[in-house]
Amino acid sequence: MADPYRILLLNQISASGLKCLPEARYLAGKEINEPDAILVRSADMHAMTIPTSVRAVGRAGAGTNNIPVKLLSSRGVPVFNAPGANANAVKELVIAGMLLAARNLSEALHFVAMLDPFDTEMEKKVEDGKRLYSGFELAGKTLGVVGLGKVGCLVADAAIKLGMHVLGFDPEITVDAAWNLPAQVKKANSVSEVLRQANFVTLHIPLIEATSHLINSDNIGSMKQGAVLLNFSRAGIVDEAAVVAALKEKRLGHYVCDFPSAVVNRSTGVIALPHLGASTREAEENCAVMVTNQLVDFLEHGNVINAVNFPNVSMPRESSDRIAIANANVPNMVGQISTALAEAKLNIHNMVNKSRGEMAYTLVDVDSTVKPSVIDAIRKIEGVLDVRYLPLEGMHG
Ligand SMILES: NC(=O)c1ccc[n+]([C@@H]2O[C@H](COP(=O)([O-])OP(=O)(O)OC[C@H]3O[C@@H](n4cnc5c(N)ncnc54)[C@H](O)[C@@H]3O)[C@@H](O)[C@H]2O)c1
Ligand SMILES: O=C(O)[C@H](O)COP(=O)(O)O
Repeated sequence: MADPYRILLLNQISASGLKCLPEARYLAGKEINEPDAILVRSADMHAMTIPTSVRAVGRAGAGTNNIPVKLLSSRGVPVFNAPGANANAVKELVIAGMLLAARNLSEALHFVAMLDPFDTEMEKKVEDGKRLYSGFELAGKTLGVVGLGKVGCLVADAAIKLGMHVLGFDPEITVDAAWNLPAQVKKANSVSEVLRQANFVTLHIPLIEATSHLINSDNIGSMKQGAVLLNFSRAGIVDEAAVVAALKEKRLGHYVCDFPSAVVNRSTGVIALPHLGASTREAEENCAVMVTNQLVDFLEHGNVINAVNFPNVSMPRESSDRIAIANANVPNMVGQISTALAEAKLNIHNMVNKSRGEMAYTLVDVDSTVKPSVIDAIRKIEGVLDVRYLPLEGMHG
């Protein structure tokens, strides 16, 4: 029997996801040497030396800024994530965040926690004190949503149902996302338009070079007086110093975020949660199951679904002998691969090749067993980043 696949776990992964790794074929744990794949949530992989044995990384969540995607791409290693699997959990926390800010709940809870429960005057103090925490309602207010992907669309929809006006900005919105948005969502043409018009602004975009400090001292001043900024995406998307300054000037009413830091903690008006967006039983299970199944399909069959750096490529298994090749997206790769197979007298049964940016990926099913020398010959072709032979046990007649 073949050796089991070795999966290194860098975070606690939901048990439902780990159940998708059949015990007979997989060994998963926190102390795995020479892993074939890594499963991770938010652990920072940038500083770690990733063993060359790693053929895939699975992120049980959405954001992949904790993973050195560029480095892994250069090795022909796909990075899978779980699009949408935790979006509902984030949506619900964003709604909670708007209510925390609008009704001054964080401050009000603090006020109550500070009361002496044995004080005979407590009731009077409550009735006298409550006016300090009087708030406003969400209905009729305008919510600006920056980023209309999996989370942003759900937030926009929920806000409409709460009676809010919604203004959305996403220069690269997908056709599917646009179809899923309620018709009442108005399109904004820039971040500044959203900042100028909204009472609440919520950010649902990845942290990449282009979005780093998207909200900064140059544009935060254009927000409405007393507006609420919500950041459940990543700390680095806002310039935290600019946010704290805007809170001090009362330009911003509240900053609600999922990312405590030395800059924002303890500043008046900051409501910081401990990165809880995806921390529900349902989201943790959804993410782990989705990404683990994708990882298994890749390791065993070479199929790629939901990798952030590879095209989606999957082909039904009709032959027992499959070769999976990750290569640079340059001319004549398929020609050279086909020649190597022809020279080895291997007949191609089925083949698919797709590209995405600088990366291309090829699956080839052949009609007979592939010798290691053929895999070596393909590996030596300039531009080939990784090649794997994936024989299907039990299909050889
Ligand atoms: N707090 C949490 O626990 C938690 C949970 C899930 C996701 N997140 C974060 O939220 C981000 C979004 O998650 P998602 O599942 O909606 O991702 P997604 O990929 O479905 O959506 C992201 C959207 O942002 C858009 N976008 C990119 N740059 C933009 C810009 N400059 N202006 C406007 N739109 C832009 C994209 O076109 C895309 O539609 C993730 O990348 C992650 O960092 C946090
Ligand atoms: O990008 C994500 O999916 C979230 O930030 C969740 O991160 P977590 O899996 O570490 O909770």
